[in-house]
Amino acid sequence: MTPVPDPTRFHDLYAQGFLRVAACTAPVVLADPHANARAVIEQATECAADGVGLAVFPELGLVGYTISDLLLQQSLLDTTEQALADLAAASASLLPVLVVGAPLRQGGALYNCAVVIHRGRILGAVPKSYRPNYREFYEARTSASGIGLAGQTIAIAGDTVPFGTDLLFAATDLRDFVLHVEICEDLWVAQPPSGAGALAGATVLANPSASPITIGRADTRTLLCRAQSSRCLAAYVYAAAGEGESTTDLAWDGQVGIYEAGDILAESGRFPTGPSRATADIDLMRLAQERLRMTTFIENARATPPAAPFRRIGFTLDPPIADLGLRRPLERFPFVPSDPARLASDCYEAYAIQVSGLVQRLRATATKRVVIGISGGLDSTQALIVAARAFDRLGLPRSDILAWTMPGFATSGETKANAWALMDALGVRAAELDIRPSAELMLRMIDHPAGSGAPVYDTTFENVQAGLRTDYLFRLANHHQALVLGTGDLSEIALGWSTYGVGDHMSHYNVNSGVPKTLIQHLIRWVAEGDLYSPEVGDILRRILATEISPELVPAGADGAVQSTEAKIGPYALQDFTLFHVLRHGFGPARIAFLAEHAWSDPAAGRWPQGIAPDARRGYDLAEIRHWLGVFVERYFGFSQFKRSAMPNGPKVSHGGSLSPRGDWRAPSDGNAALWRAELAAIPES
Ligand SMILES: Nc1ncnc2c1ncn2[C@@H]1O[C@H](COP(=O)(O)OP(=O)(O)OC[C@H]2O[C@@H]([n+]3cccc(C(=O)O)c3)[C@H](O)[C@@H]2O)[C@@H](O)[C@H]1O
Ligand SMILES: Nc1ncnc2c1ncn2[C@@H]1O[C@H](COP(=O)(O)OP(=O)(O)OP(=O)(O)O)[C@@H](O)[C@H]1O
Ligand SMILES: NC(=O)CC[C@H](N)C(=O)O
Repeated sequence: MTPVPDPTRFHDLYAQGFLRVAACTAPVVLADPHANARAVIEQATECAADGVGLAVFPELGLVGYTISDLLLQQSLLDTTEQALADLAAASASLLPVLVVGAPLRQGGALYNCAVVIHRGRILGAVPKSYRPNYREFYEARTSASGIGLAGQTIAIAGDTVPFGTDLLFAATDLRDFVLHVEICEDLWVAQPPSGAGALAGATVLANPSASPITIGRADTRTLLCRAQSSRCLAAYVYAAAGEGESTTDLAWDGQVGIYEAGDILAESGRFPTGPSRATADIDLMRLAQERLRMTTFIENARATPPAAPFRRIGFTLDPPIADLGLRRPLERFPFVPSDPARLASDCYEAYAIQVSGLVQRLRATATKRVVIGISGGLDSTQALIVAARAFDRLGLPRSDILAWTMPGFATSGETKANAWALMDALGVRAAELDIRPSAELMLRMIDHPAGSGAPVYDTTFENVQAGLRTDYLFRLANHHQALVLGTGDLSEIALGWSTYGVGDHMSHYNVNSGVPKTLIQHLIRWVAEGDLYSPEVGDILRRILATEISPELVPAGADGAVQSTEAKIGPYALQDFTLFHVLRHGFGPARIAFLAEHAWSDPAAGRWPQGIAPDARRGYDLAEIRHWLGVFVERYFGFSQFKRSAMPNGPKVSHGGSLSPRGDWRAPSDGNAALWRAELAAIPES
């Protein structure tokens, strides 16, 4: 099944390129394969009802990891095979691919294996490569290593199935679901077998484990799973043994977890009583996209060919066609973490990146002054507090930050007062330059009706003001040997919401170009709350945060309503959501609408970032999401690239990406939006 924007399957996570997986653990009955197989069937049945496509169980889970020499008992080994046959038969009507641990004989040796079973078939058995035989472990006494075993088969209860460390299990009907299996210690070595599996195309790495618990070991496991999923650009599904394992000398905590490209998707509670599992939806499309982008992944695959080519075992998953929801962490604001500690750390880094970008440019050019237009809005405020810190760091007086507030036809008393208060409180050199006379002259000279007082407030009327401000700033920069500091943020650059060339699009250096609008308010709040300047500056910053975002280019209407940016180009909350997923993941409109609906439709669900007032916590339904996605598609793909192709320098800030044509995003200035428009049209209304 290829994720396509099929309107009838829009709400179906499998059609959208996700795979629901479960990492399971259950009390084991030592040396009783039938009892343990029954416990697996019980969980597998629940998993199937939950839409799970892959369920991973612990190492040697059919017999218990801690049975030591009992592993070599003939009765145990024969019964294990029967239990596997029973398990395979019981799986016939179940959705998930099952990965279970069992000891198996082949070619005169015993192997600690992961057996992969699906819909009545044993698809294959993978032996453990690295058997720990140090400290508390004695595996070499009972089992042989699977290292180098390739191209072989194994007999299980009369059935002959592929056997070796050269196996990948690939769904024929779910794009990019390719499974590799390794066993516990295999993850602890410098080059885990799953590395080769991933380079050969596996996107999902399973690890049935039996890892005795000692203080701190759980953290090590999480570290290893996250790191392996990160360097393999894969999902890692880890399930450790728990209750029932022998406590003769050790204890067991049943840790299970699901990781994806370094992220923790789900972890269950440790030391559970009874069966327990973690379930999460793996984003196969994201993993495939990450690999496409990170071209060193495939280079690494070529540089390190596997000892033997991997065999691909095909199977048909036949996932349900249904709305199963979406079970994975999903930020409403991909640029603004909902975890307060993470947000604080992101703000620290973003601010430090902006400051260091400007410090280097001033140092390299031996420039001792900047000029900047201060509107009292968010962007110029942020640029000014970045400049102030950069000047402090360079030991330059803040009085050499030359700030102008430049009222135009729609400047409100409130924003102008905020602009003045901020400039004064920061101790920069503040001045006012009324652009209206020049603007009136220009409008008259170009025969614009507004030049003779007619209320024609079109784009030209707006751009005359934005253009004149920029013109003044550049000439002031010449006059004072200064740099013009840009203020336009990443979201405006994405949407082309600036006046080209002779306008706020241009500057000598733009400290905000890597910062999305949804993050800027948090950066300003972080500076205010952290008292990075004086309490007075903090109060002014809070006042600025409370003002509606408006370009203030068109006079307020008769009802006093100010020109609202978001009413025109869409809520920045949604546009930044789309921007992140387009830029970082290359997702199309159908995928983004699916994610946005899960992130945004219910304001009561999930966490909000700190600092967003309860009455501002609104939701968006699919129809609204579709509408604003349409605006994004037209402006981003269809219109604004010519502005980005000529944008000034400025530092990349977010891992989401930058839009510099020299940095992160290159695209033709004469492209079109047809492809995305067509996909958008296939998104259902609800
Ligand atoms: N692909 C392409 N290659 C080369 N040139 C291209 C082009 N597509 C259009 N153009 C030309 O570009 C011009 C249109 O671009 P441009 O002059 O920028 O004007 P435009 O993008 O039409 O308008 C600027 C908008 O940004 C808003 N704005 C301005 C300033 C600040 C803020 C803010 O809130 O921060 C918002 C303003 O309210 C206005 O609605 C046209 O003359 C068109 O012919
Ligand atoms: N009244 C003004 N006085 C001085 N500069 C201004 C004024 N209005 C706009 N500017 C300059 O033009 C930039 C773009 O202005 P605009 O208000 O249209 O959009 P913005 O991106 O929302 O910026 P801000 O949040 O700083 O207002 C501002 O950041 C500022 O540098
Ligand atoms: N069963 C195993 O392979 C366990 C080994 C692993 N090093 C651990 O401590 O968890």
